Amino acid sequence: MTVPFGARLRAAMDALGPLCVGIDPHPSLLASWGLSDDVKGLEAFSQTVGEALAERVAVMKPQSAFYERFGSRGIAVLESTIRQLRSAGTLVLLDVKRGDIGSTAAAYADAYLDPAAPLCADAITISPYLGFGALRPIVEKAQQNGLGAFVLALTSNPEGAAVQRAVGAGGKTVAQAVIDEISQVNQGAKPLGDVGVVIGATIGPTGHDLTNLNGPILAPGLGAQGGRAEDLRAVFGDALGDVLPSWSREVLSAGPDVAALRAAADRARDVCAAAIAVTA
Ligand SMILES: O=C(O)c1cc(=O)[nH]c(=O)n1[C@@H]1O[C@H](COP(=O)(O)O)[C@@H](O)[C@H]1O
Repeated sequence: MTVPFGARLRAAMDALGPLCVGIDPHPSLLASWGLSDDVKGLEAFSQTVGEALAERVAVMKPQSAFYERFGSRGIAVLESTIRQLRSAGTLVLLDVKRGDIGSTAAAYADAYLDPAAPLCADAITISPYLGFGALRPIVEKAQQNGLGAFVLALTSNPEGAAVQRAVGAGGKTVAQAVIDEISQVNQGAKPLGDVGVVIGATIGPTGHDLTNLNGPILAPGLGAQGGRAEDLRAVFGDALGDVLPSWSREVLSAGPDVAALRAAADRARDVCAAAIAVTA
C-alpha cells in the first residue's frame, strides 16, 4: 500500500529535522560557484547539491524556473535531478506554483503527480488564486498516488498581502479561506494531512488561525529574504511543530564545497529546530 505524503513527510522531519533546502540555481550563484551560466553549469550545480544534501535533509525543493530558462535541455536536467534525489530517498517538493481552471489543472496533475510522468515529484507548490476548487484535480491526483501539494496562502513577498489579506464577503481574509479549505481536506488524516500551506517566515504575526490545518506549513523566506529562525514563533505560534522552514540562497551560497554545503544546511536545521523546540 502507498504511504501517504503527509506520513512520509512527518517521518522525514522527525528523522532528519525540520529543513527544506531549495535548489535555486540563480545565474549569480552559478558564477560564484565558478560554473558557466548554461546547461552544463546547471547540471553540475544540481548534482553537487544532490550529492551534498540528499538523505541529509527532509525535503529538497528544486525551483522549476531556473531549469525552464534553458528550455528542453534545462527540463531534462530537472528530470534527472528529481530522479537522483528521489532515488536517494529524499522527498522532492517541485516548486512550480501551478494553478489553472479545473480541466487544465488536471493536466498539470498528470505532468507532476503521476508516477509515470518524467517530472513526477513527491509534491508541488500550487496557487489558489483561480479559486481553491479549481485545484481539486491536483489535490485528488496527489492523494491517489501518495503525493502532496503545498498551497500558497501568505507568501513571503510584500506584494502578496494586498490580495491574500483582502477580506471577503464572509469576513475572512482570502488566505484564511484557503487555510480553511485545506483544513477540510486534511481532516482526520494521521499523523499529518497531504496538503500543506505556504506561509512566509518574513510576514510577522498576522492573526491567521492554523489550529485545524492538520497539514505541513512550508515557511520560505529565511536567510536571503531577511526571515530569521527566531521569527518563526511569532508567525506560527502553536502550529510550530508542523512548520517546514525552507532556505535556498543562504545555504547554497556556501557551495560548491560539499562539506561547506553540509555545514550550512546543518546550521540552518539546528537554528530552526532550536526555535521550534522553545515552544514545543
Ligand atoms: O513557494 C515557495 O517556495 C515560495 C513561496 C513564498 O512565499 N516565497 C518564496 O520565496 N518561495 C520560494 O522560496 C525560494 C526562496 O529562495 P531564497 O530567498 O533564496 O531563500 C524561492 O524559490 C521562492 O520562489
